[in-house]
Amino acid sequence: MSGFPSFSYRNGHLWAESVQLERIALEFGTPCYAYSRAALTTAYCEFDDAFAGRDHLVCYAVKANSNLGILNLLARLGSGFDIVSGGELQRVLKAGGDPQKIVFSGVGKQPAEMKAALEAGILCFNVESEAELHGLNRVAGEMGKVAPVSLRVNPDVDAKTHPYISTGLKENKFGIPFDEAEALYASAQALGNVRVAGLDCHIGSQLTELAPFIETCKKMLGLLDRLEAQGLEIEHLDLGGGLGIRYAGENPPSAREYVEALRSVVGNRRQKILIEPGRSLVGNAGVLLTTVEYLKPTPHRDFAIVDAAMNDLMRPALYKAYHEILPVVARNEMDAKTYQVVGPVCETGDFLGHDRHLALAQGDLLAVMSAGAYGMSMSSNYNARPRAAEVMIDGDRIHLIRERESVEQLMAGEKILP
Ligand SMILES: Cc1ncc(COP(=O)(O)O)c(C=O)c1O
Ligand SMILES: N[C@@H](CCCC[NH3+])C(=O)O
Repeated sequence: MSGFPSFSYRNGHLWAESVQLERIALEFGTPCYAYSRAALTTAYCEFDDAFAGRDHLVCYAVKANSNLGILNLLARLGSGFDIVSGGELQRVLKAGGDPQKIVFSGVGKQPAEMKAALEAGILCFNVESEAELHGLNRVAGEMGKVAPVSLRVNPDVDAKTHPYISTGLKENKFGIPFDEAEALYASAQALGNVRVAGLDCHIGSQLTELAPFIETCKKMLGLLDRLEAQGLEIEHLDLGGGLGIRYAGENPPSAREYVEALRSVVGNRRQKILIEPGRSLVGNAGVLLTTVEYLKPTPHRDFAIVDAAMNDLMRPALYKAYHEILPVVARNEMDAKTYQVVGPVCETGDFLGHDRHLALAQGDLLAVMSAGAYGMSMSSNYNARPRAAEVMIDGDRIHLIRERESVEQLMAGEKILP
């Protein structure tokens, strides 16, 4: 339990803030994502406070969880946002985010998305290729605007994470090859409708060591020196996101340790520091609540079939990711068995946890832990399953921040041939 300070057992019941989690299931049904407002606030403030006295901006990576309630909460705390699509831009604006605190990353920005971001007046485009730079210059020119840009540079540093979420190796699709960055900055300066504003990188996600961040930061500072020597005015250094969280045995640095390490490498340079944390802000602030539908003993394995599935939380199926699974009301450990916790979807890869030691009965509630990041935001309607509800725990109150989808909503917009 030590990895989930916001969720704890009291008298055998799992609580967050002043809410016993079975109350959520009773009021809103399952599967249901539940987030703790206090946990989110604490996580944001830990990053922000660690930067005290230094010009900085924490840009929450919206992809981790784009619920409007969460975005609004972060906007009210003063957060900026890292977006990767026009859809995320619309969400941030609707949630009351400040356009002047938005950075726009992603390798495939479309002209319409660039246009929307220019209209909104975002802080910076993190440009990932020469072709994109020219496309942005053209779109901005047509609008009579000048687009602020950083080049996202690929520093070729091994983030030592799952290969699917490593982004800073030279073989990855992300960023501009390190050795080409200076030349591209020089050509950016010559374009009429872009303005060089910053320098950007992001090497991957779920990093549990400081070393790759430090190595990257040092490489970026070397590049920054060379760019300044060429006369470029770099206003900010965006060091990306990627700080990992504890799912099971990991022991990642805290937000404070991470920020302090970055601060000490950057020293007293005049540039504003931007970071783009996603998972570390929301991951351990959320759980996925699910009900045991059936227990199915077989001669080989015991299955607990639950009402959440890979469409609700695809991380186990996609990355073989481990999420702790805890009973919402503890039973006698003496009755525990080894279960395969699986969903109703027609795929053998549809599991939430393998070989879990649990004491279970039909109808029991389970909490899939550390599900606040890349849970709901990666969910789908596979098997025509409506998306789960989402609630925000706030002291002793439970706010519904997204209703459970209906099957009618799923079918809206589809047409039968005349
Ligand atoms: C450009 C960019 N910034 C920030 C993030 C956020 O990463 P994390 O959720 O690991 O902090 C990502 C995802 O890896 C990303 O691609
Ligand atoms: N979806 C990944 C993280 C991807 C990070 C985005 N660049 C996960 O669930 O761990």
